[in-house]
Amino acid sequence: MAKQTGKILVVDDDQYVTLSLRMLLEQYFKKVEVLNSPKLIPEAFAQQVFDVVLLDMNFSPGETSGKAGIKWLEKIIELDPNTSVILMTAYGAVDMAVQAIKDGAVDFVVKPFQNEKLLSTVTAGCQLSQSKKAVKHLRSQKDILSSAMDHQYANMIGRSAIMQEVFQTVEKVAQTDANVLILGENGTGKELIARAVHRSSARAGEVFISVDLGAVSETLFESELFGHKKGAFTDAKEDRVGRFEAASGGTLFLDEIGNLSLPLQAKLLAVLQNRQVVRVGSNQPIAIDIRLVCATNMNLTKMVKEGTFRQDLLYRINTIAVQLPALRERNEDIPLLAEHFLKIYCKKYQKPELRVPEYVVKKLQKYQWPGNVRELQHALERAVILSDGVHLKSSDFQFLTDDVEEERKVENYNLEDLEKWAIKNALVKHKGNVSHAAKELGLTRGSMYRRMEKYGL
Ligand SMILES: Nc1ncnc2c1ncn2[C@@H]1O[C@H](COP(=O)(O)OP(=O)(O)OP(=O)(O)O)[C@@H](O)[C@H]1O
Repeated sequence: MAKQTGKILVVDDDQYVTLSLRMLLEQYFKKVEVLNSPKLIPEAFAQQVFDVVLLDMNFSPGETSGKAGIKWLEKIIELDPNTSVILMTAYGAVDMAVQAIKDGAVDFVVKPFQNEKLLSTVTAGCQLSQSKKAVKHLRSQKDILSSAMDHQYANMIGRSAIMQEVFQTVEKVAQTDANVLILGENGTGKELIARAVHRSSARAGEVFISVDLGAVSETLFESELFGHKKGAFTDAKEDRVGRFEAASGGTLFLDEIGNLSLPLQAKLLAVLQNRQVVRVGSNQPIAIDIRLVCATNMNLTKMVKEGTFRQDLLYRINTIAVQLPALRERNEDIPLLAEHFLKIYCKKYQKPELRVPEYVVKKLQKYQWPGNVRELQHALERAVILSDGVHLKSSDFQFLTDDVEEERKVENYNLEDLEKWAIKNALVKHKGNVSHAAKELGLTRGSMYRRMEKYGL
């Protein structure tokens, strides 16, 4: 018969009992440890996890009250509530054993043991402990997942050659388990690409866990990523699974990796090298099996040269690097993206008839989009909300010049109108920065302000 995976701890001050139980249990279970003093229990739990503890009820010669057993039962439950404690009682002490069950033991066995009964009780205890752990793990995964599901992720749009190349790379790397580093300015779709890698990989049926490292405080980093044990620090009210453990079997997405301080980079590197985490407050390593995808808008190579990012960490995370282009570098995709977002927001705000005229699309294509696709998405949403016609106008987009003004440029040579037009456009170009706009117009800040007041700008 194949041995069961359970880990068993036997605690009895009688060496004859521990020896005979070890010999019996080792035939059926992968790991059996014995202790002849209960005082060693906390130390044993600090080293490893046990599924079952077989605990004697009395530890002093002549003692029969069972008080020591109850005390240690409570201690074990405190150390690990998932462990099944089975008490060993002398014949005739069944009342005491019943009390112990009320206090949290899962069962009891009466000395001298009947091997069959003992083995089936220990097997049931193991199964109970393992299913408790599985439920807990699933619950933590579910909590993390449901917060991640709040976002709706649209399909990726991009007909440009440069995006087609990105999609091809994603398809290729997704088949492997290689670590992927996604580079690109804010809002270029890095998270969307990370999800695409996951969806096209063999891990697609497992979880995708995303962590914004820019939003994780220095103090909570370890607990958030590696988990903690109850009582590890003041706010640790119960055991907590970290993101690495929760992502096990699936993909872990670490966004804004360039924001990590050097000490935290060292901690992350150690976990990636050893492929195991240790929860805060524990010293039991837990093996992890994840596909790692990282992203940043920072220039990590430059940071390595400046000494603010570890070279060894960069090597580890960028087996494959995917560079996402800025939206202005692929403005042929803007009409498609604008259509895509228009459809979403027309539906959301119940304005099904809205259209984006060709001339507005052209202007959208000329704009620089410092916030990339996210900025385009927000611009479309705002325009749909503001619009009260059938066609979106340039004026529905705060950053675009009004169409009427554009025509005046060629048809109206009134100097005052031209001046107003120039000032307004310079302000738009410099995103409202008066000093920069004034410099471009060759005006002092004072005369710029006077003119802005004059034209009501
Ligand atoms: N190619 C695309 N097709 C459709 N939507 C896109 C595309 N790229 C980005 N988006 C949308 O733009 C928004 C920003 O994308 P995402 O969050 O993936 O960018 P990011 O690069 O991870 O941003 P940040 O650097 O700020 O974390 C999202 O709402 C996403 O759905």
